[in-house]
Amino acid sequence: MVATIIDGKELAKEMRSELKKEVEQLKEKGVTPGLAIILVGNNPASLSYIKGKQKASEEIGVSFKLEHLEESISQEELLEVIEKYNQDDRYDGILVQLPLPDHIDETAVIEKISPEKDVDGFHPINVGRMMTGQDAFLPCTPAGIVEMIKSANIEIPGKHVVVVGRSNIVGKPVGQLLLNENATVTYCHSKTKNLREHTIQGDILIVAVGRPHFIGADHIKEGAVVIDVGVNRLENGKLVGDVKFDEAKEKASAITPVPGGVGPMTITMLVYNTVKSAKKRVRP
Ligand SMILES: Nc1nc2c(c(=O)[nH]1)N[C@@H](CN(C=O)c1ccc(C(=O)N[C@@H](CCC(=O)O)C(=O)O)cc1)CN2
Repeated sequence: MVATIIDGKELAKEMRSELKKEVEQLKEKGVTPGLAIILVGNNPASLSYIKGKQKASEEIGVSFKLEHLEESISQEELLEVIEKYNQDDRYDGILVQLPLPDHIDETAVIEKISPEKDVDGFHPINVGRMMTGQDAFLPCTPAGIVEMIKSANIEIPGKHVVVVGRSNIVGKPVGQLLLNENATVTYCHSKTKNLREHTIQGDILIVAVGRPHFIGADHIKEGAVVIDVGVNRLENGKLVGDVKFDEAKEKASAITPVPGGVGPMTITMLVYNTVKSAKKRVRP
C-alpha cells in the first residue's frame, strides 16, 4: 500500500483564503482582528515560528504585534506585560511563545492570559471547556490535526487512536479532541512498556515525542493513518519528523509529511482562533 499524503501546506492555504474573506467582512463592520505575540529571549526556533505566524497573520489581514522581551526579564515584569495586552482592546489574541527561560513559571504565565484572549487554548479554563465539550479556544496543533484528518475524508467515530506523547500542548489535548469525536483513545509515553504492541493497534497513530525517526514501519498497522507532529532539525540541517516517512508511507493509508504537514496547520489554527475571538467584538 502506498499512502495518500495529507498536505498540510495545501489545506492551510485553503483555510487562509477563507479566513481572509472573513477578515474583510469583519473590517467592513469596523473590527480588525489583532494578535499579540510575546517572546522572551532569542530561541532561534521560536523566532522562526513567530516569523511564520506573522506572515500568516498579515496575509490574512490580522494586525500583528511582536513584543520581544529580554531573556533576563523577571516573571513579575512579564506578567505585567501580559496584563497590558489583556486590557488592550486592539488585541483579540495573546500568545506567549514557548519554551520560556527556566526562571519563569510557565503555568503562572499561561494563567495570566485572559481566557477570552487565549488563542493558544492553553489556559485551564479553555482546557476545561474543551474537555467538557463546550465552546473553547482549541489548542492549535491538536485542532489542526483534527482538520487534517477530516480533510482527508477519514472517519473518526469508532476508530482506535493511539497517541504517542503526553505533552500538554499536543499529546493530551489531541487525544481529548478525538475522544470528543467518538474515537477510542490510547495514550503511550516514555514509561509505556512494549510500545509497539500498542502502536500496531492504532487505526490512527499520532506521534508527538520530539525524537527523530522514532517510529518505523514495524510500529504501524497496515492501512493506518499516521500523523507526525515531530519537527526535528538534524546536524546536517535537514528537518525530519518523529516517523521514518519513507518506510511508513509504504504501510500507511495516509500520512502527514514533515515539513509541510502539521506545522503549517498549527499556524493557521492560531489565526483561526484570533478571528474567532475578534468576531465577539462585532456589534449586533
Ligand atoms: N505558545 C506556543 N508555543 C509553542 C507552540 C504553540 O502552539 N504555542 N508550538 C510549538 C512550536 N510551533 C508554534 O509555536 C510551531 C512549530 C512548527 C511549525 C512549522 O510550521 N513547522 C514547519 C517547519 C518549519 C521549519 O522549517 O523550521 C513544518 O512542519 O512544515 C509552526 C509552529 C512550540 N511552541
